[in-house]
Amino acid sequence: MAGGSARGGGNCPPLFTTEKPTRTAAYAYRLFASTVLAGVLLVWLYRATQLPPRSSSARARRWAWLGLSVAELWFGLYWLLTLSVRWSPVYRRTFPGRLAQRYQEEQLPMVDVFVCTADPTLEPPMLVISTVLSVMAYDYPAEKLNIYLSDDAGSIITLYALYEASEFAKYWIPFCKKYQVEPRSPAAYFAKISAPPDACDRKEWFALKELHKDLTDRVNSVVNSGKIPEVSKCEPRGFYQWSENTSFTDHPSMVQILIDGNKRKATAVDGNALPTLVYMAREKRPQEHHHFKAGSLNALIRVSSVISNSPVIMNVDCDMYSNNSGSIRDALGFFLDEEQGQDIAFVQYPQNFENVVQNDIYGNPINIVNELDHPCLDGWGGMCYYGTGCFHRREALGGRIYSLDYKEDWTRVVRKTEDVRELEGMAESLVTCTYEHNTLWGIEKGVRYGCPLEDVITGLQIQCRGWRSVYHNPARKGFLGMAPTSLGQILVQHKRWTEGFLQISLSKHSPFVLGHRKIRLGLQMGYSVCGFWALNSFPTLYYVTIPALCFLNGISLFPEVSNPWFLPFAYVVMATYSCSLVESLQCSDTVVEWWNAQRMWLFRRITSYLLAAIDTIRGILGISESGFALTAKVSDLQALDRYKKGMMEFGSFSTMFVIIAAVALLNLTCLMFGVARVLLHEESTNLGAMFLQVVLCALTVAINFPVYEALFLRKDSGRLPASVSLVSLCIVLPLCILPISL
Ligand SMILES: O=c1ccn([C@@H]2O[C@H](COP(=O)(O)OP(=O)(O)O[C@H]3O[C@H](CO)[C@@H](O)[C@H](O)[C@H]3O)[C@@H](O)[C@H]2O)c(=O)[nH]1
Ligand SMILES: [Mn+2]
Repeated sequence: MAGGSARGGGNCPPLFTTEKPTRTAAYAYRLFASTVLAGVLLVWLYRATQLPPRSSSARARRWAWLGLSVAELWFGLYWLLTLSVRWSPVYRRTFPGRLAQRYQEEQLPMVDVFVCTADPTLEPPMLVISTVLSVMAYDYPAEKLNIYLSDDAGSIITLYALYEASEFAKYWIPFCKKYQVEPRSPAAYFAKISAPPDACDRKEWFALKELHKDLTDRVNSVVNSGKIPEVSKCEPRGFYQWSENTSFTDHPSMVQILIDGNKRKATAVDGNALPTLVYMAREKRPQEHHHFKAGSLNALIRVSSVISNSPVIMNVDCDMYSNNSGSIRDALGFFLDEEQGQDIAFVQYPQNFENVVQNDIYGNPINIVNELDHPCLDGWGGMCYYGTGCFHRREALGGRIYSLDYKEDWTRVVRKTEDVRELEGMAESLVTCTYEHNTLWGIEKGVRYGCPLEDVITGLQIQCRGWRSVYHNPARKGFLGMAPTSLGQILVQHKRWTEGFLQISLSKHSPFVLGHRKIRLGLQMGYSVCGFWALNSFPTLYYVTIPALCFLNGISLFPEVSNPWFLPFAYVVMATYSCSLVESLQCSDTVVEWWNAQRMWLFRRITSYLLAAIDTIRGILGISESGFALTAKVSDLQALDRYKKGMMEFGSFSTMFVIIAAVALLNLTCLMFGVARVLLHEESTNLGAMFLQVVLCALTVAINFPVYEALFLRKDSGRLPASVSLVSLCIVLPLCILPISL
């Protein structure tokens, strides 16, 4: 590392620094990239100059060739885009010690934390309150901390669980602070640590563990029975507000201040203050669009504006607990730095997953993205907003345009009234269904509506208003979330993201249109790497089907090994794949993880990306509207067991699985019959003539091994169902039997 950012004048040291890789490393990478570029150009040249002539005998070959040329043109262009996320990474480091020296505790800004949940069945209340407790226990003055839970289901069970959490917090928070506990999600802590650490008082530790077990049992029994106990303790007014006919999709707005940090009686067992804790369910009516998570975040922004109105807002998904109690002070290092912090709108932490196992079959660890891609976006001045694990400046999120003369007032406090009931009523009136009608909410204010990637488009919009954002990836992970662990869920999740990205890229909010002259070219390209995920689908599907079919029919599409044109093909493939493997290993992935990630990359391209592209086109034509399919956070025990053993989870019929099975079967058939044909009817040297096609086909077969297993060998309920095999066979057989005329 070299070149920590310089700091002019003043004698106070910076609250954060920015480091870049050494120049040698940067130049070496650029040199390597230019050799690959030369290879890509030669491949293009070969396709353009060696096009088979127009003759009736080689019609099929000519068409297949043209298709490949388009695919290779796209891959080359896309690779150029991806250079932007390798070009100039920056790494940030903060100095919480300096922050503490410079700011007294009472000078620190107030912080609002938003947690979103949407469905008590898919997102179990215990999971939600563990996340809430983890953020309540931040190492930060409790009077300055306000936690808001948005419950889109308006479920009394979630409110009950939160009430229980508020009681448990009175013991948990003092315990965390006394013994510097990490992580501060009680569920994660007691799952990780089975015996009291030396520093802890044994009796106290066991008592707390017991208390947590009671809490879990109580909440889970309420979840199972669906009824909250009739205890007089449950005094919060909200419990009586529920009537028989409130439902997930039809309920009034409810705001409940469970702990009012302002009141001195709200104290923990050690007599210290507790953070404010608020439950919110915005009004929902079947006939009114609620805009999914974006809608609840905007509701939270408004509700918090009358209760605490903190200048800093942090938001997490309900399944992503805080794993580092120092994150708030860390993030403040960016905002409060007198010289470099003025224009920082948000500080995004990476997404890390707690539930993934070593050598995860779905390639879930996104180390490369976290350690290479994001630092590069940051290097261009604009890490994207991810929707979770992000600290925002309220003003920027609210729609303010950055200007040089803007000065933040970090110490402002706004509490409209001291009467809690009145405050709740005031807040409720801000989250009715009709409140946003004819306002700029969802357009210019708050989180944007109408896109399945509300977060990314919101972040881009903020950057286009002149703000900057930074990426912070400290050694102790800031947050740990849950990754889906079944293939279907992952593909559906990726479809939502891909669709969102493509919608952004094709709209007037694309980084090139909205960001024109507002953000740097590198950042525009960086956004487009994900922005154009979807467009990889058609060329990839083409690449894993047509060359295989042509091989089966003896049509050669690539230069022979002895042909000099073979070299650029071989070089581009070898160079890019070795580079990707080395990067993975550098980012502490294993070889198996890399290989699994390659498989997922193929699967996503031919399913999620393909369907996302099709749905986006349908959306543009006005045929369909995109939704938000919630990602499940619980999986059944058998499936979980299979996941741990590295078995892919299929199980049910889906179009996506049909495509995967069809591609796998097609390549297997073409490889077997193609090789047999050459060996039986021709000289085996002819295999050399089609070397690259054989390699492509064989690699596709090799990577699809889990699919064959799920088709033919497995007996468990996660295998590919017979219906999928049948439909895919019906697709593959005609393709393989029909002779393609030479
Ligand atoms: O109508 C809704 C739908 C979702 N959510 C919440 O949104 C969060 C994310 O939903 P999840 O089903 O977990 O989706 P993921 O695919 O895991 O979410 C990723 O992708 C989303 C964008 O597609 C981002 O908003 C998320 O932050 C990011 O983690 C959860 O806390 C939900 O409770 C709501 O509050 N209301
Ligand atoms: Mn999630």
